[in-house]
Amino acid sequence: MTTKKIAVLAGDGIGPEIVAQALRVVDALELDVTTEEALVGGAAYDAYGHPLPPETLALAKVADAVLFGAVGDWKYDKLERRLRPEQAILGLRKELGLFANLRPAICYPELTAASSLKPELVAGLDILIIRELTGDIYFGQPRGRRAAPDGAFAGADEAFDTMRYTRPEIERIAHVAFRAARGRNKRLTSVDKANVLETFQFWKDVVTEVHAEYPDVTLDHLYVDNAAMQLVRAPKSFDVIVTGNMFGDILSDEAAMLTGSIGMLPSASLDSSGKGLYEPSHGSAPDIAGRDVANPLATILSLAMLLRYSLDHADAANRVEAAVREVLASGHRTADIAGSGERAIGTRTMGDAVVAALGRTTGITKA
Ligand SMILES: NC(=O)C1=CN([C@@H]2O[C@H](COP(=O)(O)OP(=O)(O)OC[C@H]3O[C@@H](n4cnc5c(N)ncnc54)[C@H](O)[C@@H]3O)[C@@H](O)[C@H]2O)C=CC1
Ligand SMILES: CC(C)CC(=O)C(=O)O
Ligand SMILES: [Mg+2]
Repeated sequence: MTTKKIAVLAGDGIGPEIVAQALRVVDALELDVTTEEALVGGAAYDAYGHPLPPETLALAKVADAVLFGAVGDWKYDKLERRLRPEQAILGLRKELGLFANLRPAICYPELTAASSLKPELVAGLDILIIRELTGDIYFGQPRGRRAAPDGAFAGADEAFDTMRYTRPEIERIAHVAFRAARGRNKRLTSVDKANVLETFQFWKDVVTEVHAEYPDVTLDHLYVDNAAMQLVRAPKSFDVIVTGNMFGDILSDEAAMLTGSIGMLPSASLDSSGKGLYEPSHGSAPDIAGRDVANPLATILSLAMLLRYSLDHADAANRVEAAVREVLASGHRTADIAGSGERAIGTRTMGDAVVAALGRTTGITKA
């Protein structure tokens, strides 16, 4: 077997702190895997004048998988858009063809009290949000600023973006979602805004057509406003959710709080061949950066997804997930998931706990 390479792009804010803990887990696993780091986001802009330098993109392309921290900081918000740190993650998704973003929202039993919902609403929660990641209004052209060409405010300054999806883009994400649902509880909810937006009437029509190939999966449709409400009313009514780029971005942050914290929500962004980029669902959290308080578990759980989906190391992935469950069961809590009266530990101490627990886990059974 050839040695696999992980490209490590830690990025900005808490990115380097949380990725450092995931790298300690990689070391502790003693796999036949190498890692290579590169700058991305604001850190790359500072060093090279671009958030996604060619060297970083080339490393991401040649590696078997990418482990990503987060990018962004308020100090870059005045840069022209193409130079802003966020363009790095958007560029990587587009350049690597990472159209399928899997965001599992699992409420670990020990964290039911950390959720902002009543424990009975989230106990046992295990839903999967599948977000289309390379289309929609985040990438649609044209976009820009101009003088409004018509309407009541003709001539006034305006800004505009374009929401669009092609049939193949919807079909391929629908297939990913139906296949995922087939491997779980066979229920898929497609979230749209078909009552208002042509793009999402088309989305709904195409998902309904693809459903014909998956008669064993139950499909229903929700408008995104209702979906946002149902997620906090009865989150366990969902199994798999599939939706567009922007709605998935918003709904997955909402779902994070069902699990206790945004610091618990991992993600995998996959192409059609199994190559992937793995990152926590959260951002660079500049408000807590450099203070050793960020929760590294979403990043460590993203590493587990990397091991499972891109490196074919299911046993190692199971070990990492079992170690995370063990540290939670033994009461380790960063500040974001610590209840009143519970002592909060730092980012690095949480990493210590996971590495120690790893020594006690096996990959034989999924805990
Ligand atoms: N994939 C990426 O690189 C992403 C980058 N961003 C960027 O991150 C920057 C900050 O964006 P925000 O909207 O504040 O979102 P954010 O997700 O960075 O932070 C939102 C809130 O959650 C907290 N938080 C986030 N991760 C945490 C963790 N691991 N442990 C404990 N608390 C955590 C933060 O302290 C903050 O209060 C912006 O520049 C934004 O564009 C945002 C989302 C994704
Ligand atoms: C730059 C943003 C689109 C990143 C984000 O919010 C996300 O991927 O969840
Ligand atoms: Mg987001």
